[in-house]
Amino acid sequence: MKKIILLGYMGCGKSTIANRLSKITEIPFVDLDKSIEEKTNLTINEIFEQQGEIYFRKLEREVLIDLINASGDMIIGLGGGTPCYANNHELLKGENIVSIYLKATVDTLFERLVSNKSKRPLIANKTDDEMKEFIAKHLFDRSFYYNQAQYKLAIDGKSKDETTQDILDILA
Ligand SMILES: Nc1ncnc2c1ncn2[C@@H]1O[C@H](COP(=O)(O)OP(=O)(O)O)[C@@H](O)[C@H]1O
Ligand SMILES: O=C(O)C1=C[C@@H](OP(=O)(O)O)[C@@H](O)[C@H](O)C1
Ligand SMILES: [Mg+2]
Repeated sequence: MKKIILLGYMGCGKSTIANRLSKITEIPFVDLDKSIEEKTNLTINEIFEQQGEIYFRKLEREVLIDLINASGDMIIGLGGGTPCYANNHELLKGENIVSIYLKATVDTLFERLVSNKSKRPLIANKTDDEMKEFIAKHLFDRSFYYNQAQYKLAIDGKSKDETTQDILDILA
């Protein structure tokens, strides 16, 4: 029951790459945010708006634990904040877990997020300038947790196919 876990900042490609990886390996993919949405019947935006971030972080940990303990192999795409709260990073050090940090620079993340922020409540209402500064500070704060991953993969300038292949090489 191997769990392949992708982590990293919003926009680094966890959901996109995990999905591709799943198609190639035929290992089922579960996106943590999607599981939370299904469990609550609310979107991530609605959870943040109606219940607040602390409630979201509680749910996020519960669902993460359920997925890690589920039977069978699985590729799990975390949310950007998942390893950074409630000691969740310790859960990623389990025996049957391969954790991979998709590491990107602020410029790459900004480029991807600038046109893709509406479903991400932490940045949805920021101007472009505010967002760049926010990403820089936030990424710095979170890097401690991201860097505890078993593997760190630099993804700047890589296509989706290249990043997917790099992960297949790690898993080989
Ligand atoms: N080379 C690339 N690798 C991964 N995603 C890319 C790449 N180029 C553009 N993108 C886009 O960046 C966005 C990444 O978003 P997503 O997969 O939701 O990231 P995350 O789940 O880490 O927040 C997607 O819209 C994806 O199509
Ligand atoms: O970085 C974060 O704290 C968050 C990242 C999001 O996931 P993605 O990284 O898939 O966008 C989602 O879990 C929520 O909006 C909070
Ligand atoms: Mg995602």
